Amino acid sequence: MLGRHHEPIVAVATAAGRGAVGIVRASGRDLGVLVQALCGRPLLPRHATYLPFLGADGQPLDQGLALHFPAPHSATGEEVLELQAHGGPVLLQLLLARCLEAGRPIGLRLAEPGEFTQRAFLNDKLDLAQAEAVADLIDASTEAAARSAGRALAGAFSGEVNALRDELVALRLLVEATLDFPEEEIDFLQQADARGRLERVAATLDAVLARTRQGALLREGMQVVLAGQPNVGKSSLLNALAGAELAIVTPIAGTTRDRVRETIQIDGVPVHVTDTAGLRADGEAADEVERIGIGRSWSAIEAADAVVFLRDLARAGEPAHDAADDRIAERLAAHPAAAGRLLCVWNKADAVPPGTPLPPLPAALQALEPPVLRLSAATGEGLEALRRALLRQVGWDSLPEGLTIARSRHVEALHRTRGHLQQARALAARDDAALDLLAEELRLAQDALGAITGAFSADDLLGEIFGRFCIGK
Ligand SMILES: Nc1nc2c(c(=O)[nH]1)N(C=O)[C@@H](CNc1ccc(C(=O)N[C@@H](CCC(=O)O)C(=O)O)cc1)CN2
Ligand SMILES: Nc1nc2c(ncn2[C@@H]2O[C@H](COP(=O)(O)OP(=O)(O)OP(=O)(O)O)[C@@H](O)[C@H]2O)c(=O)[nH]1
Ligand SMILES: [Mg+2]
Repeated sequence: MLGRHHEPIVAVATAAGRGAVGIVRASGRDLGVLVQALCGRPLLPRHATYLPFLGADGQPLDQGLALHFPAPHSATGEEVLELQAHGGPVLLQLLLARCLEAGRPIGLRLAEPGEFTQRAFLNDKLDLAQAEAVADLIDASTEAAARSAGRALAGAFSGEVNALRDELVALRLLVEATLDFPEEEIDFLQQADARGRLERVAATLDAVLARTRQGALLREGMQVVLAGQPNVGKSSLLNALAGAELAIVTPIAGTTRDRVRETIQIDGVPVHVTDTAGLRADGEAADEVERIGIGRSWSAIEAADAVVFLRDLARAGEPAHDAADDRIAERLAAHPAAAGRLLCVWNKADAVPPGTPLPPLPAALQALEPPVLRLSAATGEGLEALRRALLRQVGWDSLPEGLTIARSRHVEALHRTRGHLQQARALAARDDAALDLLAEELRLAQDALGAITGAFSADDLLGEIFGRFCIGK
């Protein structure tokens, strides 16, 4: 495995298909044979040279720009050769094949997905969070995501993590030094304001954690489930939000049998909306298919970040209909995170006279004080307010400035760090503080943070991260 990281690699770096310019890029060592074979002469380091790229027969395959980066001053930290050719897919494959052939003496092989970026990481050109930002930048599907990944690539997120880590290291060294002089223990820690520093680093960590959660949301999106009894207009609402006829809508209760998912964007945030089969009590389902569909509705509801509890304003006041809503409300209210994620939405506002007051919340929901909205999936009235309310539900009134993209992996690592810091604070608060335990918690906190930037990272994590890149990146 280690050896593979030293083999020279080559790949087409540009996207598949036709383009104005296409790049073949090689990284490794002893690339002089390649330079000689393809360019016919040595190249001035880090200068763009316009010349013919030569085939095996010495005939030009293309006229392009060649760039030679001697190690370690390159994107990968290794020696790099770039052939910037015209962007024809067949031409690029010819150049690639010619490179592989000419590079046989040095063991040149085709790069695996993400291998160039992995080498940049292994050679300290990027840390792990920055390498992830490269992938996120390439995959960004909204402007907000692209800007935020650009900031993370420039090191904004890594800088925050490293600053926290430096402070943890300083504190740990202080505690460890104190351990060596037990008679001066208390004094030493007090003089250095160890407790105050611990509190401050914990507060900073909380702030970074909150922003990182938002950054992960920006990348991964929020899960919104549309739930309610049959025929209230869930599928109509999905279609209205998506601006497309995705789910079947009919006046027949029980139309939707299975989950239908669509991803929409609200202010650049991906929102994964799931339409579900209308909820009824087990005995009331028309058949086995509907019963299974309803089971799936409840699983989707369990896992959601936000649940839109949709109700039919035109039928409010019908005793059987209200009773069914009350039963659903009770079950929704029983979810441990119910308070933060429920939205009560009255649909079919167009079907009642304007100004009709909204009926009261079901008893089970009153204490939770969920936002209550009125809309019409048919006319689009109130849809914009629902979009705003969904963002507010996850803490966003509008997209925060200066956010850096993050992954749930980062959120989890910060969470682990927070756990160790809390242990450390509890230990430090006691007069008989067990300093060896305190030092150990600080070390664990430091390691958990290190996982973000890759200071501590297992091989399988690296494989997982880089394996998702495209070839040539
Ligand atoms: N043509 C081309 N464009 C590209 C890339 C590439 O590999 N080729 N990149 C591929 O990802 C990105 C740029 N990444 C790069 C990162 C470092 C260096 C580099 O030469 N680093 C040296 C010198 C730094 C300096 O002069 O300040 C170094 O780190 O020592 C070059 C490209 C995006 N654009
Ligand atoms: N007037 C009016 N009718 C609506 C509105 N939204 C939906 N409907 C109608 O209500 C009926 C049911 O709509 P659907 O979207 O299929 O309802 P659903 O909640 O998905 O129903 P199931 O899939 O059976 O659970 C259809 O006839 C829709 O045209 C609305 O805002 N106003
Ligand atoms: Mg439906």
